[in-house]
Amino acid sequence: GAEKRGRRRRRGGGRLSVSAAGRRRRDKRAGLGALRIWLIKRGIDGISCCPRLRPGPALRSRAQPAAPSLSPVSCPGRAGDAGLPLFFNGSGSKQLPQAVIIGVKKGGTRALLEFLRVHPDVRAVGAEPHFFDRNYERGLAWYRDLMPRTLDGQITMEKTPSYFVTKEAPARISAMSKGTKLIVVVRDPVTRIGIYAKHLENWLLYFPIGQILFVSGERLISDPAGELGRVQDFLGLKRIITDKHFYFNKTKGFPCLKKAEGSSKPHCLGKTKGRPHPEIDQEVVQRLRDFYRPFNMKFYQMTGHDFGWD
Ligand SMILES: Nc1ncnc2c1ncn2[C@@H]1O[C@H](COP(=O)(O)OS(=O)(=O)O)[C@@H](OP(=O)(O)O)[C@H]1O
Repeated sequence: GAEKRGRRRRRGGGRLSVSAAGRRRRDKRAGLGALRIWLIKRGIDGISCCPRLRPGPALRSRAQPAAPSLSPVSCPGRAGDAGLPLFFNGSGSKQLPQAVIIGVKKGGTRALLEFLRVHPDVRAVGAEPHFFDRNYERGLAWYRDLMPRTLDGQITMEKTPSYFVTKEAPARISAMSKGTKLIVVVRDPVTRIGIYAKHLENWLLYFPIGQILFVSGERLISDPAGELGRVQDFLGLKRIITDKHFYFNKTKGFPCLKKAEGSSKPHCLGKTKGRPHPEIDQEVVQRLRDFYRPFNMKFYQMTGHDFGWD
């Protein structure tokens, strides 16, 4: 590099010759300057109020080392609020989630999120952020920075199924926003083990029951469009995801999407979803049924919904 620079200097007769790339950079700066003058003349200092590249919160490097992201700079409210054209706002801004899939582990949470992402008004993080259980000390700015950009009217979502059994999660989510909508995918506890009523009590200390939607893990497999209809209503979304979006893949043994988000190809969940389950002795299954029955009854009573596990 140093040697090349020296050669360039020599060829330029002592003066630095301007490379094509350098010229392009200079022209771009000049262009931005002209744009700033144009905006200031019109009373809009848009450049100080629109997303731009800058180092994000200190912890970004530990969070998602993958792609560097744009973060909004001192914008009051959302993109578009300042009356700026959308192209100028870098296609929206990052928001804290308004809805979170909080559980349960192995309930079908990935399927639900993948299906919901088909909706044009839903934007979601792919990976599980684990903010309210493992990463809380990193702060809300770190959390928000993980979120995809959204435009007005779009909902930001994430799923981390371990939140449901995390003692601190209800208080923490409520501190972020009391209005956060919560979704729990539940599945026969004989299949995945767990006492839902016990954990739900913690959530009800912070959220009214009407702010929590319980999705049946079994129906999400037998009638995905039906369950997605309930979820869209709960989120206040237009019912866009319907039967037409699904097909039953015989090899996989599960419903799959005819077209995944941002693709025209059919999409089933990966190998870790829908694993073969071992045969369990019928006597053991019966004992598990008997053990869970009273807890299930309590859960049905609390939610006002009979999940038909008995
Ligand atoms: N459409 C579709 N395709 C594949 N799998 C489906 C689907 N719908 C629901 N399921 C069930 O989802 C179970 C995995 O649940 P989660 O995604 O919540 O698991 S995790 O806690 O995030 O690991 C997974 O559990 P296992 O069968 O035990 O693998 C599936 O039964």
